[in-house]
Amino acid sequence: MKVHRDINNLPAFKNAAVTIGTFDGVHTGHLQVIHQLKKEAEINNGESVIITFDPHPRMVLSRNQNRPSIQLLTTLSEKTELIARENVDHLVVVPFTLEFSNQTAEEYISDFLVKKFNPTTIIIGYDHRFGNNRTGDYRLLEKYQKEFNYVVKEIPEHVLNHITISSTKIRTSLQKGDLETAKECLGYDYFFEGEVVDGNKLGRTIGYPTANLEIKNKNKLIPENGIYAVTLEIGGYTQNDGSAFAPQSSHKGMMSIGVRPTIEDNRRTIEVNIFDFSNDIYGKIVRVYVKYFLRNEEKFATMEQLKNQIYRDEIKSRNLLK
Ligand SMILES: Cc1cc2nc3c(=O)[nH]c(=O)nc-3n(C[C@H](O)[C@H](O)[C@H](O)COP(=O)(O)O)c2cc1C
Ligand SMILES: Nc1ncnc2c1ncn2[C@@H]1O[C@H](COP(=O)(O)OP(=O)(O)O)[C@@H](O)[C@H]1O
Repeated sequence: MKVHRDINNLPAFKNAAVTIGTFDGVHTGHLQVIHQLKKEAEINNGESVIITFDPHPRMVLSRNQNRPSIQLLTTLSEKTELIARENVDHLVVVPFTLEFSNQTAEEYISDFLVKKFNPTTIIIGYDHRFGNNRTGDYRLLEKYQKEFNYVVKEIPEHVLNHITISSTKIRTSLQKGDLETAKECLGYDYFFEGEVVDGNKLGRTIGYPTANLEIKNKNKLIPENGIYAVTLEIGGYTQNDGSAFAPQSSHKGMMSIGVRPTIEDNRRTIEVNIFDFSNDIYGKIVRVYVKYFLRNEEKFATMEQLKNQIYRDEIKSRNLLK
């Protein structure tokens, strides 16, 4: 898959089948659209093209500055990785700016879609809106089919409902530790990445060193506080803009997300104890696959009691991850 980030420097696409969307999470609902896109491209012996926006349009258009920042299931690089797995030919990442959003719907069709992609087929949700004040829709695209020599195809309501329901379901499931439902909708184990940073150096004193993870992307959704059994990969980014994670080794472990009431730290931390492992990995990137929710975090009277509980967590995790 080729990824394009400069929309003024795009190749000439061949008989392109094009679809437009945010594809947050690239979940099973999105895969239906991607499969339809690939089928259309095949029929016309052409290339499949996904157009997506970065940052998320809602981050640019949202007027209320006090609104909590949106929680996304995937960062751009994760989304890119997941779409690449589907063997789409091109992913075009359009920098979403106010200027871009202010194009009229007609300009969006003629200057953006037609001029830059020369599409054979455009696949679009029945309720998709574009252009300033959201005046462009499926009907308008239909109106210009002949003039610009493309065919527009609709993603029907039931498919889109499924996509919306899936996204919401995944978010709420992750926010209450229901990983089974999240996985069912996503089609994969939810994952996130963080850099290993310094903690309080207490972990090693109770026999459970924990790599403390700092999440760079503030919009990435982090699951509900609690203790989890996880698998993880240790690695790094191939580019220093935080894109393209490259794993170097895979491991099993357990994770604590929360405020650690026992040590009254109050900051929210994310930390993993890696099984059968003893290397120094400060500064490395860890990708955690969140597998099983074990329990809520608890306040223990002593560190000894906490240690005993973590031992029980380890036994349980090792069993679940077998
Ligand atoms: C599997 C696991 C379970 C944990 N459960 C709790 C808990 O229930 N309550 C709590 O206060 N801290 C819990 N912790 C966090 C520990 O308090 C923390 O790892 C320890 O204080 C070391 O912190 P440090 O890495 O900053 O040195 C847990 C950690 C792990 C790895
Ligand atoms: N099994 C392990 N799991 C997690 N981290 C480990 C492990 N073995 C060694 N380490 C290293 O030890 C560090 C964690 O030790 P810890 O005493 O908890 O210190 P900190 O409070 O800085 O996290 C990790 O960042 C990592 O570099």
